[in-house]
Amino acid sequence: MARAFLFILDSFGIGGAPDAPAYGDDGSDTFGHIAEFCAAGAGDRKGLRAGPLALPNMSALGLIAIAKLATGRTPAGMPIPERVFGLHGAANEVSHGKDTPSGHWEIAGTPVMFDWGYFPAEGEAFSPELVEAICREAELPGILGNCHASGTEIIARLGEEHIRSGKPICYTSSDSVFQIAAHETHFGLERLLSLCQIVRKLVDPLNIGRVIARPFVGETAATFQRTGNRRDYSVPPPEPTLLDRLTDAGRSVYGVGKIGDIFAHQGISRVLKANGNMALMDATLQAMDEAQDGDLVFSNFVDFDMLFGHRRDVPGYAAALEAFDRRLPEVHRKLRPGDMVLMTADHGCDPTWRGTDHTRERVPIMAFGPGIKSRMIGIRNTYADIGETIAAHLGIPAGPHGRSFL
Ligand SMILES: O=P(O)(O)O[C@H]1O[C@H](CO)[C@@H](O)[C@H]1O
Ligand SMILES: [Mn+2]
Ligand SMILES: [Mn+2]
Repeated sequence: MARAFLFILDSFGIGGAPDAPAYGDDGSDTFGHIAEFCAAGAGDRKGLRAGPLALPNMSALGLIAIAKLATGRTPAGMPIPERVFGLHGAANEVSHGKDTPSGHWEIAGTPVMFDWGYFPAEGEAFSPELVEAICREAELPGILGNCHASGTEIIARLGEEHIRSGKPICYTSSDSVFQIAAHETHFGLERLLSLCQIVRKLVDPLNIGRVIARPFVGETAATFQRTGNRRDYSVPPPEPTLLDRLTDAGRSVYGVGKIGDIFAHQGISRVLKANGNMALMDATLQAMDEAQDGDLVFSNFVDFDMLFGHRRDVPGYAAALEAFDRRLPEVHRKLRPGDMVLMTADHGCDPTWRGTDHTRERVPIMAFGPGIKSRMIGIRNTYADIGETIAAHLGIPAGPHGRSFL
């Protein structure tokens, strides 16, 4: 039994999803394209990183073999390790959506088999009735945006008008999201969070997955910056997840980073928040010290997606992967007999792809620990196999979706 540590490298897809064409993502491959760009010198940035992608620890945990399995191609410029440790393979997503909650819930044993509501891609994203209800209930003079947008571009474009007018910036993406950007001091952080709660209720009938607060600071288009005070208001998962099953059995679930928000705080015993992948890793290591036998530490590393995937920043994504990889020996040193670490991802966000949205991809699975032998587990039909593997490892009854690969 011992403990389980589940790490989500947010958006670290490995390509090859059989249903990618249905999402307009045929050929997307987050890992493969980053490796290819780095090998060709297109992943260099002065003062940040240079050369082929170097992920020695994840490579030793099977990442190269996994990519070959998922796409038929070996990632460019990356040495094939002599030996591979741990369980390794890939998984397809069955959920209807390539968003963060769908991916995480399926990983936790609960695929999303219903269709989320989405806002239209053309014209105004939000109906006049919805906008009118928001303005009335939140006492606002109006809203700005009302379109599909990239969060950093839209605050650069509309941030100054927002400060002048007091109208929040409302936008969406190809995900089931209603996002609200507002200035932390001119508009007020607390006021933004209350506004999100009002909008959460108003979009419930539309089946919208998340309302997201996107606070920012700065005074001009050139200096606006989003802060770490982002908050996601998610609908609760449709069925009890692995997290509920564990807490119902008296175990502790540590949610590091966005995990609490993603599960609408259901089945979470302790929340550890931190800003940035390195601080999230520090919080994870702290939770590893505190976790008892039978507990789960569940961490989301959001920078890959938020700072680099959506921003289509290959050198940034590559550097973040390399920095994460360098910290894995610290994780290894925290392990006790019987522990298991499992690393995976929730969807892709190929930084070389068109647009700024997620990409439908397979995800890698790398599991290791003192008692875990080296074995290829193939391509799993659902991410739910990951949650069921953790359930089996922690000795709780199997759930209705997915099968353990232990
Ligand atoms: O462009 P930003 O604001 O980062 O938005 C991104 O973040 C949202 C939530 O993860 C996604 O749906 C995507 O649109
Ligand atoms: Mn995600
Ligand atoms: Mn994202």
